[in-house]
Amino acid sequence: MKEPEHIKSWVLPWPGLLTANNWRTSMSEALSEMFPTNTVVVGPPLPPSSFSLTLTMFSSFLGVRGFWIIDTVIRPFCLTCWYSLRKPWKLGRPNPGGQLGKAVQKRRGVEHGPKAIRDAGLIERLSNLDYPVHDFGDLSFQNLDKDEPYMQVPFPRSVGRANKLLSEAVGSAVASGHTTVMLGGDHSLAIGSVEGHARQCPDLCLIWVDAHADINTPLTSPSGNLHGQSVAFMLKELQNKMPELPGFSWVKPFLSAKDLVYIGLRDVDPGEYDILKELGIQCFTMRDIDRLGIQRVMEVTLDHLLSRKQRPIHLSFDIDAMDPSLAPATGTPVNGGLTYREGIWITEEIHNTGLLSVMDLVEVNPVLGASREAVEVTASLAVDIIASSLGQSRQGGPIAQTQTLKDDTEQLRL
Ligand SMILES: NC(=[NH2+])NCCC[C@H](N)C(=O)O
Repeated sequence: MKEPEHIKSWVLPWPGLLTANNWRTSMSEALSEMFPTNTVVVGPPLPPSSFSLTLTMFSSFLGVRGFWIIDTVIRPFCLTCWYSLRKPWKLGRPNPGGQLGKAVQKRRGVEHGPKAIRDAGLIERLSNLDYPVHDFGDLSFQNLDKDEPYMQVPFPRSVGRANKLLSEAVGSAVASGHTTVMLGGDHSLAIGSVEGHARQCPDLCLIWVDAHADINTPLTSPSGNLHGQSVAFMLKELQNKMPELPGFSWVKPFLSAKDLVYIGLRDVDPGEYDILKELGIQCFTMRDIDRLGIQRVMEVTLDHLLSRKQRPIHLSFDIDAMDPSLAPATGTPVNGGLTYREGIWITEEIHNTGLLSVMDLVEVNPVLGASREAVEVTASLAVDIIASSLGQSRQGGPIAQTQTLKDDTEQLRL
């Protein structure tokens, strides 16, 4: 949903901040005080209804922070209308979850991830964190009938189009001042999510927590799968290594290699290794985590990204970063992953910066769980990761700034 230009012009590219002193601003402030909406859950698929269009237009007339807030105001009266609108909006083929899972990977089922995560109690959990939570439902993705593979990349046009839709949804949510959570789906969705975020916050930095680097180009990819290539679409430094993939002409590289940090890597393809080395990207593999400890890894990560200036963080969290014993229901599990406590440490530290602006939680695949329990364990881990990123703490209250090793030792002595 594209935001009319004049709205963007008075919304600072920073979540939650407004500028300009006109009647529109005060109106929007009054409304957002009454109906503050800090967290948006965007998950494929969101109903592309004429209803939301009307809301967008109405909200732009009022000058509210995008249509999301006016949506909050109106929606309680329109709940049935909203949800009943959803049914006839199955676009294309009769699969309401969209078909991105099928399109991107040979192993299907990842399109059911958002439902599994919601069923595991995401919204309730976030509501307990003093966040007014707003679930915008699912985006409806459509598989194009004519979508021949490009080189060995399957369904490029469908995936490109789905990402464009997602980019617009995330961009709108961010422009409206919301902290946004994108539920996948597979990791190719990060292209749209990070791109939409970067349009609003061009100076963002990206923390990619994953077993895989997902930085193959279509030329280096051993599988052709786009979920293993997302980062390559983003990086300015790879611009001339990327062939023109049909469906992706709208993505212009927007991120510098220095603004990206990987955590949790343990399955890196040879072509990816070369790219990471050549571009000097800051990576913490599982080996580095073993060596340094997760606390030091996070210290260096945040220092690397934020020491020059404070800026919005995009966290792209692939559930396969976690050890498969904790997250078995995923498409490309790799042994030797993050422990529960390491995963939660990462998210707590990111939350502590106060700079988390958008997060993705991807690759929960309910179809690939060996049992119902396996699916539930994975989905509830995803809920824990999201909740912790958004402020759930293990000590029942705000966490004090992380102490340095020296302080820790001094405190121990006391
Ligand atoms: N998001 C993921 N699960 N990525 C897995 C990628 C696996 C492999 N490196 C590939 O490019 O095909």
